[in-house]
Amino acid sequence: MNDKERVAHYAAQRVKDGMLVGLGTGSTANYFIEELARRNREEGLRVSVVSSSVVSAMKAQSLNLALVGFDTINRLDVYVDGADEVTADFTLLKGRGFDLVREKILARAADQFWVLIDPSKQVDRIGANYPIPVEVMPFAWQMVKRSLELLGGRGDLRQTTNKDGLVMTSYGSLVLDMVFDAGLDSKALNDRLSNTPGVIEHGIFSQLASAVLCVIDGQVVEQRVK
Ligand SMILES: O=C(CO)[C@H](O)[C@H](O)COP(=O)(O)O
Repeated sequence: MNDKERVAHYAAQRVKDGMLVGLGTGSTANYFIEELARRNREEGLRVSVVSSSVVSAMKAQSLNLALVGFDTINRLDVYVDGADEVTADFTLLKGRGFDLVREKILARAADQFWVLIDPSKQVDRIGANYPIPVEVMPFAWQMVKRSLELLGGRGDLRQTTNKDGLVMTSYGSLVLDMVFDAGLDSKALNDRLSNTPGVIEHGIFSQLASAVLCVIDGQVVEQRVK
């Protein structure tokens, strides 16, 4: 079992009967969905799930998890997802799967948000390893990009893996991947990105995690945030 699988299984064991569970997106989230589905099937765990992306929704449905519509709920018990970067103050960078707005809505609406990582995700500053994904209204992307350049950012629209098209979120928006100076801290960047008109959402998740679960030397170590 690899580290992602190990931490995902650990998290799935903590889900209780009857919970409404938010499903994240990515390889760690996929392991979690699979183990949750196994418990549902073999242990009669009666959970319902809501998904942060079309791809996770399809996976959940294919595994016979009871999927509820995003627009039919106003809260959930727990949201479980991976992250690309986590700092010592539990600020996260997310969004390689690019459905940022849905991920952040679920993280905020959940009573608890469990973040599943391995040590490679721990960083000194947000943006250390990845650009900041910024979900933008398609008609405004050029003006948003210029606003972000005036903040010191550099970057461009995210392309599909084959570089033959642009990535589009399930909400129909485009994604700018922006690199900012190391001097701009994540709190300042978070505020500035959130205050830029045309930005729908961005990948800095500040003060949203309730627990970070990290595999260290094969053991899951939990850090409770709130
Ligand atoms: O934020 C995300 C998707 O938008 C993912 O949680 C993040 O990219 C981590 O992915 P993985 O579990 O595959 O390492």
